Amino acid sequence: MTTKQLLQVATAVIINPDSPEEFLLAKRPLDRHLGGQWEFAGGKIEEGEDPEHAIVRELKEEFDIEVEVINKVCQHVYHYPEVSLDLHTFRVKIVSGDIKLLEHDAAVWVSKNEVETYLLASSNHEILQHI
Ligand SMILES: Nc1nc2c([nH]c(=O)n2[C@H]2C[C@H](O)[C@@H](COP(=O)(O)OP(=O)(O)OP(=O)(O)O)O2)c(=O)[nH]1
Repeated sequence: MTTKQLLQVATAVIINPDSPEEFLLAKRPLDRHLGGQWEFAGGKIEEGEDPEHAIVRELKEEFDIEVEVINKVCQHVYHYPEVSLDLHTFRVKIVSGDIKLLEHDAAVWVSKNEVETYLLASSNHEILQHI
């Protein structure tokens, strides 16, 4: 029997600077795992990396923005058939830069009520309970 890897992932609830009840959803490219689904931006935590550092790094890479972590929203484990994830989610605010889509197909600001109109990665439903 093989033991499935538990992948460490950092994700962000990015607050809309112009409308603080809204946050960012980003659409994963079609050729990636969960392609075409909407996510909280972020990515894999590197070996030995602090999760807060990882989310700051990922958002710079994905959108060319500088962010500051406001607080930790939650941490939860989610099992897909192909991979298990340990998701660390942070609420962040943008301190500089305008969002450029360097790795995603699209991004939208949504309020919690609007999220259900997007096909969200199933691991992310737990996060919604904490926003
Ligand atoms: N970034 C992100 N990944 C998520 C979310 N929900 C969810 O199940 N995932 C999954 C998709 C991937 O299997 C894994 C994160 O991988 P990723 O592809 O975003 O990571 P990465 O940017 O470091 O990509 P890579 O180029 O190193 O492969 O977590 C989410 O809200 N945000």
